[in-house]
Amino acid sequence: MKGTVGELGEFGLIRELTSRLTTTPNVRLGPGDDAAVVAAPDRRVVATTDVLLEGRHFRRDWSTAYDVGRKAAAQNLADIAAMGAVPTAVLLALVVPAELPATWPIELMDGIRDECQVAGAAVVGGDVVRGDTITVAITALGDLRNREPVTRSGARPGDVIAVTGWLGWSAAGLAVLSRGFRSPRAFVEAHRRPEPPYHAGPAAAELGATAMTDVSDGLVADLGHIATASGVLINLKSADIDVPAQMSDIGQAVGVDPLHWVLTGGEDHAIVAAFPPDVKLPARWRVIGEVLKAPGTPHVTVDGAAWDKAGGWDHFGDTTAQGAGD
Ligand SMILES: Nc1ncnc2c1ncn2[C@@H]1O[C@H](COP(=O)(O)OP(=O)(O)O)[C@@H](O)[C@H]1O
Ligand SMILES: Cc1ncc(C[n+]2csc(CCOP(=O)(O)OP(=O)(O)O)c2C)c(N)n1
Ligand SMILES: [Mg+2]
Ligand SMILES: [Mg+2]
Ligand SMILES: [Mg+2]
Repeated sequence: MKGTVGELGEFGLIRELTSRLTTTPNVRLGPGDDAAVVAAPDRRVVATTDVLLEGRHFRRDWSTAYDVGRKAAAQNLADIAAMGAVPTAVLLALVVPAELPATWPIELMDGIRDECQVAGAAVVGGDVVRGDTITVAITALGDLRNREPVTRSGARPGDVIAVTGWLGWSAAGLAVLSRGFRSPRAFVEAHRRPEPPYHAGPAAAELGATAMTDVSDGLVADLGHIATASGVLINLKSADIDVPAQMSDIGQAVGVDPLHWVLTGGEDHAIVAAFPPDVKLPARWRVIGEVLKAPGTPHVTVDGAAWDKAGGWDHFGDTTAQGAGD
């Protein structure tokens, strides 16, 4: 594909984007009409949206368009999984400058399509608009398959906190990229393309999870939302939280405590949940903490001590204190 988005034109671009899509049996009517029609076997629809902005969520010199597509889809599909639901469909609202090479949104679409396929969903529609800053806004829909949603508010004193997926890998990758390096590749790749454990969301619901979330901002920050919504204290035990040797090495090289990446790094989209104490968890879950009665304000402690630093990413906070870049 040669030329720019402007040369392709609005409907030329839409044709290129939609021609690359795949479908699933849940898609009763895909892109091309005023709206799509998606089956909702459960009769309830789980819905979420997240926006990615160039410069804030991704950089074109750090990530390919395909990577950005994978990540944008993953970020939304992980929210569906974190409710205990199975993703069914996504919609893509895209803002791009006319001067952008047409290959960029086309490869972005390929990435979104492929990540949707990993999670069992399909792209069913979207919008394209000309604008100065590349903006990728995705809406994802999901199906509960007759299970109750696992919210942030159901954690009870006595529950255990368990996690599955990666923690701190994306933050370590971001730290490396921010310093102008391109390796170690494992961390850089984790930053470019998170791998949320989608299947673990519905599986956790089946196992009786009382509260659940994905880790988009940071473990401490996101568990803080569960603590607040549930009115409990959550205590993390650092001895039970694995810091890979490779992460310790890179932490030493760039002067960052790697446990800080694991506790406050976002964008890996691990799934963390509270379970009743007698639960039998499959090996992929690691128990990393406990739910206690909140003595005062509900919050998160690490080894019994209040976490007084930033617990993760906050769009309006001090980004240098958020464990991601530094
Ligand atoms: N602009 C908004 N309008 C309505 N609801 C919002 C808005 N922004 C965030 N929310 C809601 O606030 C909650 C927390 O948002 P967020 O931290 O972005 O969640 P997540 O990290 O799971 O994407 C979500 O339920 C989200 O739908
Ligand atoms: C260029 C660049 N700078 C900084 C970051 C780090 N970063 C940006 S947003 C974010 C948190 C997750 O994104 P958010 O929009 O808060 O998603 P949500 O929590 O709503 O799922 C992080 C760690 C990045 N990915 N890219
Ligand atoms: Mg969000
Ligand atoms: Mg979330
Ligand atoms: Mg966030």
